[in-house]
Amino acid sequence: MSLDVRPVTPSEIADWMKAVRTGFLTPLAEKPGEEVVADRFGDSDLSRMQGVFDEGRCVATFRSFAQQLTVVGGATVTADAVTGVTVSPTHRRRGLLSRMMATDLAAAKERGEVVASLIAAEYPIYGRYGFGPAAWAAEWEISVDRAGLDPRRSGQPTGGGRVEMVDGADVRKSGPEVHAALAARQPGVVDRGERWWRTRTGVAPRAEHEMWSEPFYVVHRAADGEADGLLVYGVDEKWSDAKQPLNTASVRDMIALNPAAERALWHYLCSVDWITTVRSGYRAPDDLLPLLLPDPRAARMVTHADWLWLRMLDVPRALEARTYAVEASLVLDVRDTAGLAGGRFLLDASDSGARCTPTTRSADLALDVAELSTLYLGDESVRRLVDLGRVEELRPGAATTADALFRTGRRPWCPDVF
Ligand SMILES: CC(=O)SCCNC(=O)CCNC(=O)[C@H](O)C(C)(C)COP(=O)(O)OP(=O)(O)OC[C@H]1O[C@@H](n2cnc3c(N)ncnc32)[C@H](O)[C@@H]1OP(=O)(O)O
Repeated sequence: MSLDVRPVTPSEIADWMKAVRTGFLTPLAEKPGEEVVADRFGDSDLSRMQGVFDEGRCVATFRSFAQQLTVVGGATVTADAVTGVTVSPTHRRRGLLSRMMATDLAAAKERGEVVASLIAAEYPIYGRYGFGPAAWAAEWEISVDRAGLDPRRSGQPTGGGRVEMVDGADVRKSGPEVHAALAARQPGVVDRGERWWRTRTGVAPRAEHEMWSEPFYVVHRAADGEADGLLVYGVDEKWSDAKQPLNTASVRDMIALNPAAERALWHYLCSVDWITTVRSGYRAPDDLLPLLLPDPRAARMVTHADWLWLRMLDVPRALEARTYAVEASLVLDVRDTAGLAGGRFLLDASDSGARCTPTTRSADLALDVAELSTLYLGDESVRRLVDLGRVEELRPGAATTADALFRTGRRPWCPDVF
């Protein structure tokens, strides 16, 4: 059987989309129509959309696109964002993913992209390609009755701010600006294009089977009237037999640019009549949420898992793009069996910025590119990786220096799935 691994042509995109849905166990009866295909992929770079064809049938899919990723300090790097990875159950474990990944990463390296990024469906898939989990996510379920909030005050922000219910059109106007302000300060954030805002506010063309339920949209405005927080949530319809409302609010999007807006939006949501349970959506594991409640035990962590995975493609540019908490130097021996990003590098971090250059000096730490990618956004401890045998400490004290350099006071957070 000869398998054709290649970029898709425009006329194959609908088949490719159908194959993605089969791979993700949500099959489609029909191929998506022209309008949906055009809206979804009309401006996509088809050279980055791979398919595997078996006698004309699409049996595997892989796509990447250019993404801006915020790193520590607020700068962005261009990431090769990988998505839509599927291999049909009839063609699994024959190396198709490995072939598509190798093609994509080589092209990304050639284009000069700094890292590759993805949200992994399952933990064991991507480490072998040099990816490491760089930002984790947590979700809480809040039992509103237990939270201890004063229902007379919790929907009313202090400090002159106010909470406003708005509609999808308002969110399409003010959301991108609030998100851009978040992206300028929050490591782990990825950019959202115009289409992102349209689909999340219900106005993108949709195939017939695709359901949309209108959420509630809320913004927080600071005392000067500027929007500094955004909350989008859906609510189910659940009543007890005794006619008591037992509704759950599930957060679809929640961005706050400062702790006052964050407090106001969570307190607002926990004060809506009928809502007895709030699902927070995926937040950074050190999110303020539980501690914003008088009784933090009212917030039960229901998910804590790896979320954003990164794979460095250019170590010097990646390490120079971020800032460091202290002034120090470190020599890193980076192994990369794929031959894309390995080498020995001297990282020199000072107040005026970081320099990272190839060196022949003896190394302080030796590690695989996947471990360096895991450390990149400050979410993992070097000491922990040394204890696990995944980083080699070649000079005593080097792990402590590396932790002082890489770690951050707050954890990175990627609010989006892509
Ligand atoms: C960014 C995203 O889109 S995440 C979504 C990923 N997609 C899914 O999870 C959908 C369901 N799964 C699939 O479609 C496929 O199983 C895939 C895409 C995960 C793997 O595709 P395959 O073509 O089977 O992978 P391939 O044959 O190249 O495997 C390479 C190696 O990875 C291993 N591997 C692949 N998938 C998995 C997995 N889910 N768990 C553990 N190991 C795996 C293989 O065993 C193989 O190991 P080996 O080299 O030691 O023999």
